[in-house]
Amino acid sequence: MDKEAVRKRIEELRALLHYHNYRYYVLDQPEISDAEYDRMLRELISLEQQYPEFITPDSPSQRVGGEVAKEFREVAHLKPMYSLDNAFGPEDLKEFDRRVRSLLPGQEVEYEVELKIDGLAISLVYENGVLVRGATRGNGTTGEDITANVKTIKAIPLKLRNPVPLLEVRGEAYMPKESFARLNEQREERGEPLFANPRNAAAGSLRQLDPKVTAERDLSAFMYAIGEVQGYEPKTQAELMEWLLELGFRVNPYREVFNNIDDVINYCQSWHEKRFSLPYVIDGLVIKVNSLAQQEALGFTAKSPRWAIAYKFPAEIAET
Ligand SMILES: NC(=O)c1cnc(N)c2cc(Br)sc12
Repeated sequence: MDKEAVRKRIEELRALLHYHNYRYYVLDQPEISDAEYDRMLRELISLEQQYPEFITPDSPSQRVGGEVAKEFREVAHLKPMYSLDNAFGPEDLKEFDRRVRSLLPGQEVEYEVELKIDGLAISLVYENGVLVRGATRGNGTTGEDITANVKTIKAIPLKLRNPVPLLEVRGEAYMPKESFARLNEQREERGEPLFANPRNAAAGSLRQLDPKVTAERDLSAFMYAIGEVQGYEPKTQAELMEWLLELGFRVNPYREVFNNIDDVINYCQSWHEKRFSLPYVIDGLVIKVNSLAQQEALGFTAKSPRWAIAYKFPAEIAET
């Protein structure tokens, strides 16, 4: 193949590999076998080795970087990452609702309710649709640069399906329960210390200086909020989540909108038992005022949004 033909074939393989990665890791609906995917990836890598000048950071071949970092660089979030106040039962949720409605006199209020994933909060920055940075939450204002490590998470797109000029998106990286059990079995066999829970295992796996270790840890992610954004103005939280899905992000499917706090309470309580059947750990639910204009009007206290609250499950009765 001449150079131009190789360049075209590289572009074609990249588009195919991005698409099939999306089908498998984001939609969980693969269309081809792993063997076929791996064959295409091997062809891409060999063509890029012939012409390294064609390699781009968003190429599927660039998911697992080579070098081991010496330490993590500190980076500033484009917009601070918030933390949530907690509600420990129905009364706290009713108090939250009363406060929201007292600050929005005479207005209809809808709540969007999502699952609270028990992992490690991450923030991703995309420029013109290409992933350029990944960071931990840190103190909310600055975090650790873990770009090389987040690129190994297949549920995180290296390139968006329709690019916007600038997007900072937040979510939770987590380790599925089964991967956690397998990892601890391996560590037990090797006489290594076990991880206490999937959240610690995810945090330990993401804060690895060697991305090849992260790549082996079978991490996944759900995205659920945006920070800085240029080129899009969502009206509601529900619409924002649909938009993230269209861009190619993995978004948790359990999302409901209610127009009264009693339905929110019933929905939260319905998850006390259901959560144990999920393939990942959740430590509650997140209730957000659905209208982004109302979120804007409600604003933030020193550290938390007035327009959102985390409903925490009652402490699990320790298995006797
Ligand atoms: N769905 C959500 O908004 C969500 C899910 N899982 C989490 N661990 C968190 C944390 C914050 Br802060 S929001 C949120």
